[in-house]
Amino acid sequence: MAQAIRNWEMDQKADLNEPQSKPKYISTFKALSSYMKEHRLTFAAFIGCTLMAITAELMQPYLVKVAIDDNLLAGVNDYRGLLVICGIYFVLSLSSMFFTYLQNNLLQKAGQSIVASIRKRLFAHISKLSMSYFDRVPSGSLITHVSSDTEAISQFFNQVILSLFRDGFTLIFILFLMFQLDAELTWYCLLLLPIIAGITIAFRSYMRRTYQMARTRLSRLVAFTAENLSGMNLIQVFHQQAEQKRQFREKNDSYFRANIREVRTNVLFNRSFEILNNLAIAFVTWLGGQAVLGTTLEFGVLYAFITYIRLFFQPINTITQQWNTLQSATVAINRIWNIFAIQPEIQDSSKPEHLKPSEVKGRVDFNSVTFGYAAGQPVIKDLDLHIRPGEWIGIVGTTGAGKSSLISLLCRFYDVQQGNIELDGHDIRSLAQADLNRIVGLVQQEPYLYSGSVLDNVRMFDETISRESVIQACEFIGADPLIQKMSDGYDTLLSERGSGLSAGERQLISFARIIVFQPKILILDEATANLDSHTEQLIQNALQLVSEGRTTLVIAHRLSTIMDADRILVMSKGRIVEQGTHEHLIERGGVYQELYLHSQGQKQERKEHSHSFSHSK
Ligand SMILES: Nc1ncnc2c1ncn2[C@@H]1O[C@H](COP(=O)(O)OP(=O)(O)OP(=O)(O)O)[C@@H](O)[C@H]1O
Repeated sequence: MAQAIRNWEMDQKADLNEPQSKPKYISTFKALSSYMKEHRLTFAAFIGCTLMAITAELMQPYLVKVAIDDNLLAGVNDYRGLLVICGIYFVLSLSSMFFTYLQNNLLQKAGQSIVASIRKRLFAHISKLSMSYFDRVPSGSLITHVSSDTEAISQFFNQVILSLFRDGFTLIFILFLMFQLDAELTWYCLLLLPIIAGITIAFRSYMRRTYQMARTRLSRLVAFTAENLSGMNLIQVFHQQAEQKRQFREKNDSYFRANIREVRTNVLFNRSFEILNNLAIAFVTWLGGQAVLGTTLEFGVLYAFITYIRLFFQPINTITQQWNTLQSATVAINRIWNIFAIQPEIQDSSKPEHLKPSEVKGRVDFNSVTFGYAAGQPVIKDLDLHIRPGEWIGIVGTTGAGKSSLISLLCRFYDVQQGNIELDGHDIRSLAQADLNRIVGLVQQEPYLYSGSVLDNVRMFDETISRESVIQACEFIGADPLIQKMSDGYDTLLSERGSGLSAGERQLISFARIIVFQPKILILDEATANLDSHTEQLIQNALQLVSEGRTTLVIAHRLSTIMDADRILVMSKGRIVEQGTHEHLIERGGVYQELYLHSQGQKQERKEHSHSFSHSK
């Protein structure tokens, strides 16, 4: 969690410092068009419904014009005709409602399914990327891409596309009807267009700046809050509450001011538009009114004109408001497509070799392997290591010696830069990754448990593995009694990362996974957490059981774990500096003996400490 928050903060800071690149609108539409093609029928139906809804809506003022000019003012006293017009008016408003409903539903359906498939593809693509990508890119920013960036695309459909079609068509229709009614009056009204454009352009850039300022200040406020929450213990220990409160107040006030400015600008823009609208109506009433008095214009036409002028401004206002949404959607799409463009560094060759896990013997050879995370900085240096099938290898060494890097190479999270790694004589780069993953099983220092039941965590959500096999595996390694004690046994739901379980319980569940999946090569990055002696014994027994018949590599932080190993490797600065059995290495009197004596000393100290503690009690 703390890591996630830190990553997220990094992203926020990066966002704040990142220069705002120019959105690429054309490539955005191109990117989406291939998805939109799949839904072309739905989009065609959406456009059809939009046209129907607009026609039904805009015909209403025209009907009133007909009622006024051809009926009320014509002195025909046609009650039946009036009733028919009212009936049609009612049917038109029902149709407008019906087609608007359909139009929204169709667009939502197409838009949401496009967003859902982009999200699905993005998640699948990210999960194929290599570990080096995850080293470079903080997980927080990936979470943002999967959640908020795809949400921005969703808004693109719900708001931008909807407005472009609905409001765009409405404007064209209104203009058409106005020209039909009175071309001269329409030309006079169009004189207002440059003023509308001027106001819109002036406000638009100002509104964008106020919007961005409010967003940036909100990001700062949220990042500051997250940082404080994750480091609350330090703040309290160092009595920094007052200073943090001051900083929070400052950021909060600054966000408040930016928000007020944004709201004010919005209100001012909308009101200016309204004033302009009223001005246009007054203008038309004055011009048209004179024409009506001079009997060159029918009264109904003036009525319809005034109604259309009122309707004319609203779509312009709505379209201009879509600018921000269009910009954020464009930026989001560019970001997502940039991820799609990244190719996994570790990929299967064009003709990968296939190895059946059941036929694997478990021989592993590191041949003159050199590897580094950054160019020119090797962390594994010209390393040779040959492991017999079924051999149990313990790996020890100081922090940063390269132990975890060595096993990351065997799992092919990264590729070696020099030399090669062979499994039963096959270079692991030539093997299908899916096969390698089935052959090499990894139990990490912090076994990762997912939100879900114990059962699903053991079988990794693979429904083809039966409940019975899971129970058998847990019984085999001695985890069954622990699981039975849980509230719902094997169906107990675990929260994210298995919080609520002890480190030992999490280890045992991950051992059960190994039994279920039966990898031929087992790698165990032993947890450093202090376990109580009972759990330690349980884990020790489980380890013995799972390692049986498998080539096993254990990175040990407590030497007691690997004292019985067939061979112990001592690593330092990316090289194996000593190797042999425990007895052999102790006799040799080198680094291992030092580590051993050190660990014995620590044990003794701990014993004495707990002894004196119990006496003092
Ligand atoms: N993902 C990574 N990106 C860059 N450098 C890394 C990465 N992982 C490890 N390193 C560096 O590589 C070196 C070897 O690290 P490694 O984790 O393999 O050591 P280790 O022996 O397993 O250490 P520890 O016992 O502390 O886990 C260290 O200097 C470390 O900082």
